[in-house]
Amino acid sequence: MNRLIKKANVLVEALPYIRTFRGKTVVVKYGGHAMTDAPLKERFAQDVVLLKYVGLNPVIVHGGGPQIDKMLDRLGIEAKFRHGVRVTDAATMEIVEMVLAGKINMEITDLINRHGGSAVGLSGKDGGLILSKPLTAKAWAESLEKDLGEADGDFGLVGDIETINPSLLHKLQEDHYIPIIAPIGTDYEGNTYNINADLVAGSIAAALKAEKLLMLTDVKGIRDANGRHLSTVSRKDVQRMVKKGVIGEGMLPKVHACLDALEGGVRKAHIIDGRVPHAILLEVFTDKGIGTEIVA
Ligand SMILES: Nc1ncnc2c1ncn2[C@@H]1O[C@H](COP(=O)(O)OP(=O)(O)O)[C@@H](O)[C@H]1O
Ligand SMILES: CC(=O)N[C@@H](CCC(=O)OP(=O)(O)O)C(=O)O
Repeated sequence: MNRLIKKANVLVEALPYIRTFRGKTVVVKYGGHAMTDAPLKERFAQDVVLLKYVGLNPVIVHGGGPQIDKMLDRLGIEAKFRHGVRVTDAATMEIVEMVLAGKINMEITDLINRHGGSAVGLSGKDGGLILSKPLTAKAWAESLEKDLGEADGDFGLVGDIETINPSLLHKLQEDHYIPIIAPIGTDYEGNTYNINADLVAGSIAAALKAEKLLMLTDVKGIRDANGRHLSTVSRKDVQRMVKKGVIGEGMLPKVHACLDALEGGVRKAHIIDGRVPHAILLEVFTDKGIGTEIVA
């Protein structure tokens, strides 16, 4: 009996959050490192479907960096990175699009549908969702607020986001679909671009004026210089930690995408551990939440 009462209490704890967030948009960035084992993927899908069933509007933006690396390796193409960005030539772009839009996007769409949701897979090409231009080293340094030294060449077919046209997403949401977005962009000349998925998630969240942006990754959140977990981090903290080299690598675009999203009108941004089962539900529907909240 006690166990049953506990179960009821868990549901009741979620009630105020369900009431507050009904009809609101939650953008979830599902990182390549968080898509690890099959049971975790199932739990991710359950969480997304549950959000939808209780009246929220989840929108998923996925990554797939490790999966692209694996495919490049299989095909004997060397993966090259500069300042955390995949240098993308035409051959690499073909593989990036195949893996992100052709494979991962369809897997996530199928997974969510099998759990009772109505997911629709898209890339930034659909409905002119992501208009892009080439990312320059200067623009990348600016968006990370970091001195990257000499602007040593460009990144090839890596995209910077020019505009997000969210009209297709609004239509899908009106019809109760869950959009699943691959971080691929296009320009008016028909070029295809590879875009960092964190940046896409931040810009989509801002364009939708989302209630929340959740970045699922493979760490508990942000660590300080002593390896301690931080539950809240401000722009000033970020600037200080980036300068000291405490925040680096893949965490850099994540925190900046969160800060830009907050500036763009998103209410809350969190970096959470996608390795924790039901990380999304724990963040959205509990008093304590998990991970690191980024505040403007
Ligand atoms: N201060 C920090 N706190 C936590 N993680 C950090 C920090 N600085 C760098 N990182 C690194 O950032 C990584 C997350 O980025 P990334 O691997 O690109 O994730 P994803 O594939 O989910 O986008 C972590 O695994 C960690 O190694
Ligand atoms: C330009 C650039 O670096 N694009 C990324 C896109 C995928 C991504 O961002 O995946 P994660 O979120 O799993 O890291 C890449 O090619 O790996």
